[in-house]
Amino acid sequence: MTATTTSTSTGLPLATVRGLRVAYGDGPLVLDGVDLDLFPGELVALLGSSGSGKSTLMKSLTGFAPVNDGSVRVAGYDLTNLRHGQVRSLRASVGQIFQQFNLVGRLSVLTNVLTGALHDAGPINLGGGFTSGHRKRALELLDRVGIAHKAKDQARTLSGGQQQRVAIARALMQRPRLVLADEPVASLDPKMSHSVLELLHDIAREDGIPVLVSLHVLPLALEHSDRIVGLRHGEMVVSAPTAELDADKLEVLYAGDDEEGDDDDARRA
Ligand SMILES: Nc1ncnc2c1ncn2[C@@H]1O[C@H](COP(=O)(O)OP(=O)(O)OP(=O)(O)O)[C@@H](O)[C@H]1O
Repeated sequence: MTATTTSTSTGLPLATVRGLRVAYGDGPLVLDGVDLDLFPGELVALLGSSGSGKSTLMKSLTGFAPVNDGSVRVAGYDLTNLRHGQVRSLRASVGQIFQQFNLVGRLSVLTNVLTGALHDAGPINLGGGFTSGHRKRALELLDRVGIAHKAKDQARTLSGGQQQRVAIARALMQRPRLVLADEPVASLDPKMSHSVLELLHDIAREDGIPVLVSLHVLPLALEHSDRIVGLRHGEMVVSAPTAELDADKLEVLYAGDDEEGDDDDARRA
């Protein structure tokens, strides 16, 4: 099944995927002919049941997935034909946010944010080497995500929602041209989930960059995204502006997955 790609955005896409096929080693195809465009300023929710290929699609946008066929272009880079030295530049231009935050817990919040600038800070150690400009920007970003008052605290002392805000500030420190967030709210309570997604949506709009967010909870996707794309067994079977979708129309992504209904309840929560 092929989804029609429509978008609420205008202008050129920052990322373009065409006919992408991915298999790990000798295994089966986990992405089978995927097309995707990501436009500046939009938050796109990526849905699909467990194993449908969401993380693999995210990895393909940073060159971490084994591409069998098709093309992937991100911020002007052709990922199926990267020249020597381009991998580092590409990854520096993509901010990544993860379910488990991936902070260094014993380091301060400020230092964690500063690590986002490592790619342009030259040979340094974490105790020094960052410029006053780096520190000023890191503090501004902590202020933007609402936790400047925690700058000196050890990252591990913060709540989950606060830690995810640190991770977002760290990603912004890279001055990313694209942000990928792989299940960024899966470890957070509903209130925190809404506020983190609101923050990511604001970043997309204010910074004019695409933000791709994989999610498991349909109401969160419907409330916080501009567009929804959905994978089913490695094929993109949904791609439409969020305003044209509802939970029933998204059932095609999950039909027949869970006879017990537990996952179904969680998705609709
Ligand atoms: N490194 C790998 N080596 C082999 N197979 C892999 C690897 N990574 C993922 N897969 C397989 O690829 C398929 C898609 O996995 P992927 O993690 O992309 O799905 P997903 O939609 O992100 O799942 P989830 O929602 O559970 O995180 C699965 O069958 C998985 O087992």
